[in-house]
Amino acid sequence: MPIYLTGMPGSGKTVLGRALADRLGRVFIDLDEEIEKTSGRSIPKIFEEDGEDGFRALETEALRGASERTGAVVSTGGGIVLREENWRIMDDTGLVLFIDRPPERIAKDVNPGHRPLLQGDRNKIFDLYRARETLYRGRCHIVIPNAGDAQVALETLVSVALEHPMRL
Ligand SMILES: Nc1ncnc2c1ncn2[C@@H]1O[C@H](COP(=O)(O)OP(=O)(O)OP(=O)(O)O)[C@@H](O)[C@H]1O
Ligand SMILES: O=C(O)C1=C[C@@H](O)[C@@H](O)[C@H](O)C1
Ligand SMILES: [Mg+2]
Repeated sequence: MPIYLTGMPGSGKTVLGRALADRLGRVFIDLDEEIEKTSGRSIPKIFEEDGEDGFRALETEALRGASERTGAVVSTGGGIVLREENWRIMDDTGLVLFIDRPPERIAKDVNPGHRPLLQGDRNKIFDLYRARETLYRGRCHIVIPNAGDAQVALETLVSVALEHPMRL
């Protein structure tokens, strides 16, 4: 069964997801990358041409595809938590882990220019966090703290994953 990593933009989903997949010998899927590959467009371009709703439809389609990849580690986009349908897919098919990195830490590192929802303003991270924290935290299966060393978060992920053996 897939492991889904959820969390804010810049919380470490891709970096940790790739490392977790390596450690477990599983396939790694980054949904944002899948969407860009399949559509042949960058995410900012999709937002520009199809609007956020258009992007969200492609995101659900990519999630559905990833949910069929047994044993994959799937890093989701930061907004996956916005659609009830996405929760249903993740809840029905896998283990949902919330990568919990404090917004203050994210705001320090993030490049707002590459993220349509931040509109060039890194402080929008705090608005997003306020709007989404309850969803991320309340609806995941397990919270993975990522407030300090990323290596520590990775070790937590590995042990949580091993406690929930994935069906092959
Ligand atoms: N605990 C940590 N300490 C220091 N840097 C970290 C930590 N966790 C993540 N990072 C760094 O934060 C940046 C964002 O990480 P990453 O790209 O994995 O986030 P993401 O959740 O995939 O974001 P998005 O998909 O929205 O771009 C990377 O440079 C990563 O190395
Ligand atoms: O937080 C969000 O809503 C987003 C996060 C990114 O991963 C991308 O999926 C896209 O930029 C939207
Ligand atoms: Mg990512």
